Amino acid sequence: MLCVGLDPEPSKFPGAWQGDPSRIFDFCAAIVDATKDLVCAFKPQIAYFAAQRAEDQLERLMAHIRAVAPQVPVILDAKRGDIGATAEQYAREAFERYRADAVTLSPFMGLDSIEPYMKWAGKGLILLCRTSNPGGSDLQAQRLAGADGQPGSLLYEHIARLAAGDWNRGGQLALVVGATFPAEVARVRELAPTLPLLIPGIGAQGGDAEATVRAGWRPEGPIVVSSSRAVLYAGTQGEQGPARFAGAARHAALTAREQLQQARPRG
Ligand SMILES: O=C(O)c1cc(=O)[nH]c(=O)n1[C@@H]1O[C@H](COP(=O)(O)O)[C@@H](O)[C@H]1O
Repeated sequence: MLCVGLDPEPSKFPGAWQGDPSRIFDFCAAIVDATKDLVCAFKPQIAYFAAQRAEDQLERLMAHIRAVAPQVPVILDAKRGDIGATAEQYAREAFERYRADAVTLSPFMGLDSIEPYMKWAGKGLILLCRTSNPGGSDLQAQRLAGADGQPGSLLYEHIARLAAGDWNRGGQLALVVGATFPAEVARVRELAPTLPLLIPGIGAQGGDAEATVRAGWRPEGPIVVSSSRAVLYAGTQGEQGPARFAGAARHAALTAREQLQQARPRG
């Protein structure tokens, strides 16, 4: 169930690598090598690479993951959302340039903004539904108008229904739901019993891993619980020496993985 998010911040790199954007690949590759047998996915966040003019290092990293962990799918976290013609280009970026297995998308612009990605058979499209940040409630928790003046669904519930129903033509859709909102994870699971859920927000954002698993995991409904900073920087500060950051990341990933596994209902 554990996904390690790759959000490289050079200012947090260990030892001599600190502040050096040319070490983004080296840092992320070391994390991948140290955790690849513990994870069900890796999730590089594109902004951390683009902001440092390090897209070439992201390409190398994607190739590295395919080489050393071909069984581990890679989710490109890009949260794209645009008109169809532009979405075609974003889809090429994700699936042709970076060869990602899945990409995160904002559903805010509607079905035609998602359709260009659906042409890429076998790729996963993960729609933001109930995001982990406090401001996610500003729009996602708004109630829509129902039929005959009755109150309708909350916006995130509507997104979950669409993704589990009419929109999921090729069976490619999944949903993002934050671990910081376990009750909403449970509600989304109710509305979308079999869709994979990408659940960020454990670790640095304080989400409750156990409550998340209880709310979201079903034998027929997989969850991918993602943690970035709490794993990446477990050993780059404090008493852990710089040379040991990858070992500390492995330890943090192991602990998170065990916590998730123990929370899974048995039988
Ligand atoms: O799509 C995401 O991955 C995402 C959705 C969401 O609702 N909240 C969220 O934090 N994320 C991403 O998940 C990662 C969380 O990082 P940590 O808080 O360090 O584990 C970041 O890369 C965020 O961009």
